[in-house]
Amino acid sequence: TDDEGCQLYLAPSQLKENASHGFGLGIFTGRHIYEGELLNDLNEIIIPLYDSSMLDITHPPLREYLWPTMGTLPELAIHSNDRMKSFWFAGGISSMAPCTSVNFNVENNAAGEMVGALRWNLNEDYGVPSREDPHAGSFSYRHNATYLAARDIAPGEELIVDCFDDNFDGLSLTDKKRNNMYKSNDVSYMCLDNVKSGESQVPGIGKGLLAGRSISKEKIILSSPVVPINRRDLIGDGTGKTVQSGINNYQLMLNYALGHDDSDLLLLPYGPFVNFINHPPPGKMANAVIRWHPFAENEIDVPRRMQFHHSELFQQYAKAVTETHGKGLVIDIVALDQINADDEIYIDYGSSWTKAWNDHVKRWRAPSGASTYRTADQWYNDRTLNPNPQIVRTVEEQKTDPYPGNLQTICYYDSDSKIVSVDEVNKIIYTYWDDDSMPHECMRPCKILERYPDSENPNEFMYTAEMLHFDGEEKFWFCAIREGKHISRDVTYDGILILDKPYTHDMFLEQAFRHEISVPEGFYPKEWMRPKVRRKEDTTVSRSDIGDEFRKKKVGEVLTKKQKMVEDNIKSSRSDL
Ligand SMILES: C[S@@+](CC[C@H](N)C(=O)[O-])C[C@H]1O[C@@H](n2cnc3c(N)ncnc32)[C@H](O)[C@@H]1O
Repeated sequence: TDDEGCQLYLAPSQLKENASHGFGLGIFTGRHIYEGELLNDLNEIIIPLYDSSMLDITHPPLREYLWPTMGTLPELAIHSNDRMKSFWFAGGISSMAPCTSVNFNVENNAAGEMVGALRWNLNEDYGVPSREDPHAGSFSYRHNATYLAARDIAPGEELIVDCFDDNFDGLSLTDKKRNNMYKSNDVSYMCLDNVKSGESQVPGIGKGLLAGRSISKEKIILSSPVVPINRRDLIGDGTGKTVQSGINNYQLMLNYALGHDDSDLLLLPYGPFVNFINHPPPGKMANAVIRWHPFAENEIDVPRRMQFHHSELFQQYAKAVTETHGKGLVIDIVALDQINADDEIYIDYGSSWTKAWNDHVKRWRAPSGASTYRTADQWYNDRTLNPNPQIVRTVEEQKTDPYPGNLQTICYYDSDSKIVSVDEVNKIIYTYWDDDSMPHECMRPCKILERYPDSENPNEFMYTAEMLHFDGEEKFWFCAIREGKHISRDVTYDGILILDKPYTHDMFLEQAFRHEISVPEGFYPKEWMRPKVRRKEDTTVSRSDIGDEFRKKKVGEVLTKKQKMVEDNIKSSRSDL
């Protein structure tokens, strides 16, 4: 019957049995999805992680949930030529669906049709806070990690995402595995139909989680697996070093993590919708609470890597937990009251968070120039500031009609561009810009020297641009270009972006709010607290070494074919496989 059914649910993935496919739960559809459908209801928040060295040094579980920034957050990708250190994370499909480049059924929409957006890369939300507002830079301005159905997807099928690289087929799908229909009486099946994301009912705080229908008290609203993170990994570059002086020393990702003042273990929820949940505004009470998902009796029937409640983690110390891959601890968001359709769902972020927020608001001083400051996206989409969005200004025009000082022009430019001629004396390399190899894999700052009508399409312009070198550009980087001046003709409008200069976006503001969401009292076991907080008698608890197969391996041991490709700087993709 209808109420037995579920349109979207989590269940133990049947594709992750094999070690190379990740761990734990998958996302399943209970309805028929048609080829080409934009899964817009599954929009997710794009959460950046920038200049993160820790990922090179250790192989923390978080790494398995990160994607490269090139197509999605180009303003991070052009920080330096070391863009392999910047990533984005999103809950839902981006984190939970296994990936393959052959048998996938959904594909990332980053470069696709952005609803209402003129340009795919410029798609921050409308109504992001002003730089004068204490909310500035405290949450992600991008909520559009969306996917398109690459083929018809039948009820009971698990979502499998396109890896982005050309020849990785990790999955050997067999038809008998494709039918995992929802079972309402089984706690390892978690229905996600109760909720939808939308504008928060609290002004200025971005998006929120709304009830899609009425939910009765004590009912599970939503379930989500969590990935453990060492707190240190979200500070500076993850090795304790400041990324750049004068910018925030805490990654924005911290605001999306769960934690406890006395613990260095953070938990980042990565299921669909869960990152949208806000704290109630003054005068309102939380109508939901975080709890651990109950253990399913029948879990013992599935392989350990597909289980989601490894109770031995509760007996390990925080550090061991942060190094533990693949044991998907699962949380539930449970209704504390009757909730009506369209009500916003709030959890109490805790007294430590509330104090930090109130102190932040009291202390808040907007940076200078805040009243007129616009991010690249805000500027681009404001017709009073940018009346001709289809035209890029040349350097000559910029002398009288400059772009705001925080913006720069960026060009896509692959190192194999077609060389037309070389002026050996003046060391100038002339090339034709290559439009055929979209999507381009490399980009760099550029100067727009000239604009002229496209001979084949007189309504559009083409550009001559000088491609600039990065400071200290690495010679053996796959986007490296040879020394000298590179002047490229016939660059199209799609080849040029106007982006925020490095470290200027609100997310880098030194005074932007940073604090993790505090878990309810008693939610973290004592073992997860810092040693001085643990009481003596508790430290004698003997910790089990069951689960050693999930322990962190040394870098090198864990390099799968997929990771190797990423390491090799080949057009990359999610690195968990
Ligand atoms: C997990 S995110 C919630 C989703 C967020 N609204 C978004 O659109 O991405 C947590 C952040 O949301 C903002 N936030 C949530 N509840 C808030 C509240 N009651 N007052 C102020 N800011 C809040 C803060 O910036 C906080 O760090």
